[in-house]
Amino acid sequence: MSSKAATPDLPKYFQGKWNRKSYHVLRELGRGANGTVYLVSQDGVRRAVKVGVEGMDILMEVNVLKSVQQGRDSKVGPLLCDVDDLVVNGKACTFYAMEYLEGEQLDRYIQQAGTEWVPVLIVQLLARLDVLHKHGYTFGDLKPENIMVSQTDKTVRLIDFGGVTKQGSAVRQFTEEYDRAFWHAGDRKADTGYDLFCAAVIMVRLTVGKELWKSSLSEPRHTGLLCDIIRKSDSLYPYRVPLLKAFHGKFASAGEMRAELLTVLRERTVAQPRKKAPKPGKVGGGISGLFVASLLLLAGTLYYAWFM
Ligand SMILES: Nc1ncnc2c1ncn2[C@@H]1O[C@H](COP(=O)(O)OP(=O)(O)OP(=O)(O)O)[C@@H](O)[C@H]1O
Repeated sequence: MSSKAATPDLPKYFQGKWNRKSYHVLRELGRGANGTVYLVSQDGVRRAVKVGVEGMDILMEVNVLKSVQQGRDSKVGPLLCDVDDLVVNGKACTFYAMEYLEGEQLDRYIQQAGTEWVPVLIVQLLARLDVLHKHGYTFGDLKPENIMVSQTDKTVRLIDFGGVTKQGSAVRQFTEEYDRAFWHAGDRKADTGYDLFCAAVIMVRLTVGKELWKSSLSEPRHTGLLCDIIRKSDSLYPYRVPLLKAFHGKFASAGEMRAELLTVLRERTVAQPRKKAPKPGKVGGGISGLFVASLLLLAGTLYYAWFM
């Protein structure tokens, strides 16, 4: 989406008007509807700074970030570090500095790590959404580009809170590909089901890959197309019940959808290694090896899904 009002480019060095913190601009990270994001250095620490000319839009993002980062909820998005004003080329701007999340966008991460990580990371994503929903917000513009997998601990974090909307209002920003209304599966009212619909479409899209995704779709969009993809995919078929429930708005919360996906994930993680039955004669060592491997795999997967 294009900027509502062009944000002027930040100078190489700048200082906040009220808090007087100094920033060294390293490079631009991206431009969006609400402003521009820069990678900066502040006292030698790398941060991301989002600056915009519409102070209210920036402050709305700040309020959401503040409310979701208390206590154990701190992993929803980047931690907020500073909020301030500055004047660039005579134009008043508002900015906030946040933790710089080093990592990969969800789609790029899956391309590298493999599609078996999709359900694990969607389960984590649903934990983040559950926190956001409990604070009365809908994320809105949920798409792989707005989901980061951090390099250090492989946790999922949301970025770009520009589309976050108070529940009950009309969604502020959306992307057609994941938008419930575009798929003729409901309206654009900000509610829990809106985000869960997006999450389910993301899961399908990431599992089947870009080419198959594009070739399977036709206009007008309807959820029957998604069901066809799921039916034909060995990786998605086991998750058909929670996915269909998400398409039809049958979950009361992200936590509920997460629990159902996790049940299937757990069953599959335990079941998969057993399929590779050892050859006769190697029974003893084979079984104990596979048993240990399946336990390790289960422990690893569930650790990421549950705790991260
Ligand atoms: N905290 C962060 N850490 C690392 N990279 C970030 C961070 N925040 C944003 N980015 C990067 O900056 C880019 C632009 O972010 P931004 O939040 O402005 O998205 P946008 O779609 O351009 O925003 P909007 O349309 O809501 O104004 C993102 O795609 C992401 O790569």
